[in-house]
Amino acid sequence: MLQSSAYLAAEKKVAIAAVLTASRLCQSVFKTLVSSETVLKGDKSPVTVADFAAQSLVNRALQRHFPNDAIVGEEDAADLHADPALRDRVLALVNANSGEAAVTGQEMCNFIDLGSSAGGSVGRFWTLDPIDGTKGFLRGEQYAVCLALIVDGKVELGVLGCPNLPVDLSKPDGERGSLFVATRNGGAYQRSFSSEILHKIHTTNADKASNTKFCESVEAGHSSQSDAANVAGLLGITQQSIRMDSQCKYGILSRGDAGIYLRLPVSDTYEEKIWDHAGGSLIVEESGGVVTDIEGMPLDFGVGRTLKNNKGVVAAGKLIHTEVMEAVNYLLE
Ligand SMILES: Nc1ncnc2c1ncn2[C@@H]1O[C@H](COP(=O)(O)O)[C@@H](OP(=O)(O)O)[C@H]1O
Ligand SMILES: [Mg+2]
Ligand SMILES: [Mg+2]
Ligand SMILES: [Mg+2]
Repeated sequence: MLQSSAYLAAEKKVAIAAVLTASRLCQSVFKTLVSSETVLKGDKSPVTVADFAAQSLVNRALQRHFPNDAIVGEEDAADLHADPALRDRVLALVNANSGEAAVTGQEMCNFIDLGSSAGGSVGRFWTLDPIDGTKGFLRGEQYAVCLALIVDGKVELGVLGCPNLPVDLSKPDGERGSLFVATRNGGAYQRSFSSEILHKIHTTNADKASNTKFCESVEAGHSSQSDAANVAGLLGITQQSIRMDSQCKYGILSRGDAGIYLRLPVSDTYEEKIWDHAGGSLIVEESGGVVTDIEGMPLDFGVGRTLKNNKGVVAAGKLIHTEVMEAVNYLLE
């Protein structure tokens, strides 16, 4: 059943505006970013002043418009409390880019820490990745500002802002800045950062995996590139994979630039984070694709901050997902 376009209309409008504001902040920070503005988190992954500032801006908008909604955000303000100079740099960014009344350092940290919800299977919450693909952001490559609304454990709205992603991948020197949006049963759409016109998007209609390309993470530590090469070989895929950071991969799958997204676990213990997959997985489903884990199970967004019931991700056009799963099962059993 197709949803009416009024479904989650207010949420969609606020989410798109917040993602665009945060995306533009990231674009402007990138030009002036210096190495002292990146810190390593406990798990040794990087976080920058832009990640904190973007989370503060988006959470502030969500709290203003939907004060009863919880937020599951990737970042927290602990590193900023420990480093006043870093906090002041983030504060300057927030106040220069919000287009709203200035906040104090404490208020900004409080906005960031609104993201501490535990998630779960009951009620409504947002999940935010202020910069997904921080490593791609630091390399000047792909990254995404990712926001999704989860209701009773199901993703109902997803928005991805992809500041460096060409609007048309076949024109890498053309306009950059792609935004993807979907609501459940409402279809998936793309627009550029510069125009509000939404274009409906579709995953590949190929019925043989060998007629498509697959995409995967740039980071071999996040997804096994050797296993993916073996899966592709078994499927008879000869075209080179597209290695791309962040949920931009879900975006290019949704508009048919790639036919398959493989995220094959490197470790037995890593739990994928809900903010790394919520928006993108809905956008792929609403553009006609199928998203499961490597065992063919749907992603379960109702069990907390991680996808602890799932391992890895296999996403593909509807007509080839089963074929891809057969190869994954055969090779990873
Ligand atoms: N060992 C691991 N396996 C899978 N994903 C991991 C990982 N370590 C970190 N990640 C996640 O991979 C995300 C980037 O996705 P990709 O590899 O597709 O570019 C990171 O998001 P952040 O950049 O928001 O921290 C991080 O959450
Ligand atoms: Mg991170
Ligand atoms: Mg992420
Ligand atoms: Mg992130």
